[in-house]
Amino acid sequence: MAKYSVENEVAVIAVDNPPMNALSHHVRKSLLKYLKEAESDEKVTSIVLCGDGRTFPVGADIKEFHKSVSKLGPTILDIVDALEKSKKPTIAAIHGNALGGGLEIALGCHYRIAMTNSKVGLPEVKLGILPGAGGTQRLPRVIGLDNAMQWIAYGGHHSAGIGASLGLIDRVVPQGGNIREHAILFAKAAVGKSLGQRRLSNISVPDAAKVESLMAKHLKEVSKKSRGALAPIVCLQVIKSSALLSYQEGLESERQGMFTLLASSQSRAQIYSFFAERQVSKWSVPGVTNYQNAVPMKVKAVGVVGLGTMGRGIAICCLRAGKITYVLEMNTKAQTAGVKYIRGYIETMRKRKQINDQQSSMMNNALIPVDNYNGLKNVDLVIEAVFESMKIKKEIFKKLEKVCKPSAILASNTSTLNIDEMASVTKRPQKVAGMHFFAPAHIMMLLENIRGEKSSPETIATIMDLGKQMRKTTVLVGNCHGFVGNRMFAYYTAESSFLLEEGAYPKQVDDVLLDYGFAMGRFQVGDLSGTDIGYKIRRERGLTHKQQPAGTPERKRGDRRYSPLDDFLYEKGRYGLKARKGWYKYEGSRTPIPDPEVRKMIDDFRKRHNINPRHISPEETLQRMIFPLVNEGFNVLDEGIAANPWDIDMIFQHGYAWPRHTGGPMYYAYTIGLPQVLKVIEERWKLAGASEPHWKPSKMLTWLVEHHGNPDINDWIKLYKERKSQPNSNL
Ligand SMILES: CCCCCCCCCCCCC[C@H](O)CC(=O)SCCNC(=O)CCNC(=O)[C@H](O)C(C)(C)COP(=O)(O)OP(=O)(O)OC[C@H]1O[C@@H](n2cnc3c(N)ncnc32)[C@H](O)[C@@H]1OP(=O)(O)O
Repeated sequence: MAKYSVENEVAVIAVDNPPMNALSHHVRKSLLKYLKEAESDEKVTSIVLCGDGRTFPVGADIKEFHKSVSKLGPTILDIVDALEKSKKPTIAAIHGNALGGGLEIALGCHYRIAMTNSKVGLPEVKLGILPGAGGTQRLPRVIGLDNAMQWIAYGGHHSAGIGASLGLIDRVVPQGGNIREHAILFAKAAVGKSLGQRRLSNISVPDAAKVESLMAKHLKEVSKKSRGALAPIVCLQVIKSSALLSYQEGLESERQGMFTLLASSQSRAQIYSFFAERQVSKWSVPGVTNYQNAVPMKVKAVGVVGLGTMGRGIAICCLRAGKITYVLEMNTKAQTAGVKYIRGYIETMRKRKQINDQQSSMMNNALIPVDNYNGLKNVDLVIEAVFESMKIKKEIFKKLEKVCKPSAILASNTSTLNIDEMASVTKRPQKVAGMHFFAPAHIMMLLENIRGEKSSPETIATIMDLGKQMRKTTVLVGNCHGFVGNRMFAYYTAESSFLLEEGAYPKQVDDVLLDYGFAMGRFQVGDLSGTDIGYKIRRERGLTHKQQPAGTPERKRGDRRYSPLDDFLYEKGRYGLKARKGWYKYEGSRTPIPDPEVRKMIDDFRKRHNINPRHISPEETLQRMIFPLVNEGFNVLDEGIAANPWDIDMIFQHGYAWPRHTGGPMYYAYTIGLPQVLKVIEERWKLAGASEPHWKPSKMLTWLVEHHGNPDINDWIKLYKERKSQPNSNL
């Protein structure tokens, strides 16, 4: 709804639709009604539009998209038109955020004033759509084509100050000012002034002459940054119309672009992702606890054990979250290097203005290097981040148990190992949990939190809360080898090596993944993270080629298919980018170049095993890489390791850079259709057999297809668990 009042001849229309003042259908109706009322009231000389509560409207109501209500009039464009056509000056008074349709209605106003700490932007592209209420045509007219392309194709939020410097905001109201009062005074002063040039649809785009070169520049950039995504490209094409066509024609091009994008599976996937990101914080352990009833412990001081790559990144996350951070590293050289790195990173953040001088000195003061376990006696929570070895981790947990205060939570940053086994060496298993950060921890957005069998509600609530304070997408999962992400991802990696054995080469596989939308292919990623990492993990599990007793078939471990190609690569000293050679070679840059030596290694391997290489189509490559991972995703859901399909999808988007416009592996499977996915998995299972158990069709997937075909992804858990809980369900 909206609220209407008249103060000193100024009509004030305040959108009132908590929490974000989204422009839902009922709001649009009420806005237009009050606009008409203000327009026809002779006592009103000007009109202020603002938001009640937290913010100016942040855009269309995203829940309405892909539903018939979004088409119900009045549209946001009707409101924008009414504001612009008004004979009385209209002023947008912005506080909080004016985003998407919110900024579009502000662009319909003749003037815009904004609180200094408010943000403006057109982030529709992140939802796989475009600004559909004239934003693609008005923004370039006011801030220029180059800036508008930048704003709209990337969807960033910008400060009111930046907006003012570009002419979008007419006045910035300093901190502490009352935006409503300022707007009323501004509105009074605007009465009687000509509105002609204030109507943005009347003016032309200032840098229209540069349209072709700007288009080429931005197209190149978006194709690199958002590979495979449709929306940024359509956004640019539609913005281009603002320079070449009349306003009305440009609007038609916007309308067509919106139709195209709304009809695409990408917009559905991105809107799903928007809500999924928010949904994961509403965690629940059925029958035990959930985000609403568990109370987190207050964490003031954190300990980080180990100052390798992971420990450093984790320490930065803790410092940024305002924690006193004790970093324990017993090796003096490693400690000096680690602390130097952290302080250097704090300085970089300061120079980049991500933090101010005061925050920088607070972070530096809060960093406390220690070289023995006693140094951790005062912390509220410890995150162990040492090498992936159960033996070493257990030793560390025993020491932590002795020195840390009884209330302290002991967490491990393990990426695969059993949390309960670590908990078993302590006297406080209820205070043990996993906090799996992704490298580099201070950059990657994901935190996969693992609840142990005995983790208490308070422990779970605390690690979830800490993730939130670190501003990470924090997902709660259950305990098993590899948890959700690495357990599923193992099959993606395994299949990629099987593909090499059968006929593909690294670039061929990577190209398919790049076309799908990944920023990097599996082998490029392997080189970037270092082929030694996987090798050491396999060695820890006794799997590597060199650890096998004589006579062990090269391509088997136990009764399972195994590809030793990754081991051979490592044993040749091809450790990846850092060694300038891995799956590719690197000659003076980070550009991967296919290397004949790798090709020969693969060819020799095939010859030794009498494998007749065959052509593997891009379609088969993609299915072989992604479907086993999806199949395992259903097993993970069936076992309750992940609570919801969107938990898995967020893990992959934020931890493994899964292309957002596909939604994630589970949403992608839903887009393809579960029956089609199952068909491919079943065919592959027949072909591969028991030595490749990752192709064994998941019970949950099979049941869903047999009973419901391709049910809505939101219903998967409900349908399956209902059936599973029935006696004699056989599930
Ligand atoms: C043209 C021909 C086609 C014909 C048919 C179709 C007609 C289509 C008409 C087109 C008109 C287009 C209009 C416009 O161009 C399109 C848009 O405006 S799309 C929306 C753009 N805006 C955004 O993307 C902003 C989204 N919100 C945010 O980014 C953040 O919420 C925030 C504003 C930065 C604040 O962040 P936080 O403080 O962290 O808060 P939360 O994110 O947790 O949000 C709290 C709560 O609010 C819900 N919510 C937020 N924004 C919206 C929204 N726009 N609509 C609905 N709900 C929203 C969010 O989900 C949270 O809910 P909760 O989890 O608490 O339930």
